[in-house]
Amino acid sequence: MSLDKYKYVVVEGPIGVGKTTLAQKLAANLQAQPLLEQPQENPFLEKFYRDATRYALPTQMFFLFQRVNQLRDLAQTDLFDARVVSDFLLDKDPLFARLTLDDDELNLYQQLYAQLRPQSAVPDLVIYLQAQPETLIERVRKRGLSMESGLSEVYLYRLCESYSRFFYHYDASPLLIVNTEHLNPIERDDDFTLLLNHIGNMRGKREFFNLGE
Ligand SMILES: Nc1ncnc2c1ncn2[C@@H]1O[C@H](COP(=O)(O)OP(=O)(O)OP(=O)(O)O)[C@@H](O)[C@H]1O
Repeated sequence: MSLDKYKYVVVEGPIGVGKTTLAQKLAANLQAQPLLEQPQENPFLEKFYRDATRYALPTQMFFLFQRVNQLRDLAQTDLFDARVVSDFLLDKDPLFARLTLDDDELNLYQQLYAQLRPQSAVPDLVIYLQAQPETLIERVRKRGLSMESGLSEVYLYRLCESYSRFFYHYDASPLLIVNTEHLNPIERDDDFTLLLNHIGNMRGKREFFNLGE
């Protein structure tokens, strides 16, 4: 089993599913450079969770500029020499915009997105983490960030649905869909090893990894 061919790996999934913590652990294990979202730098996010209608547009704009800049940095990285593990795909940006913006705002956003979207590397592997909305709510509470205290359950439900739809059609990269309900690769090393083994043995373009109860 060799993970050498995976130079650019992305971990994706809805809010709180465990992207960042898994991306950090994978990066450490693969001696890769982590490329992580910086939601704490978005000054509109906390306000958005309290008043979505008013703050959706600046929240989306900030994230779009931030992610585009991060991917420009990635474009400078020589993936022959370095490896990168990231916790976002740029495609997630319009996925959120469609959920949070009204029609006129979305139109404006889409024009900007089309202009700004960089030509960036295609991941060698995308790991899509799934969990029930109830589980996400629990994990977000466990993380206990005060800025997320206004995050609504309805929003998390809608987000999970959007992610499922998005990845149902996704075929740009090999995709590993991981059910994290009973898998905790962060706290359980055996689970992490099972996940690494599965990645190393992947042959198809779309595979599922699911641990029973
Ligand atoms: N498989 C798991 N089982 C149980 N708890 C988990 C699992 N994965 C992550 N957690 C815990 O859930 C919380 C959220 O994880 P994390 O911050 O990595 O989520 P995230 O997907 O990056 O969220 P965001 O989209 O907001 O950045 C953390 O407290 C983390 O330790």
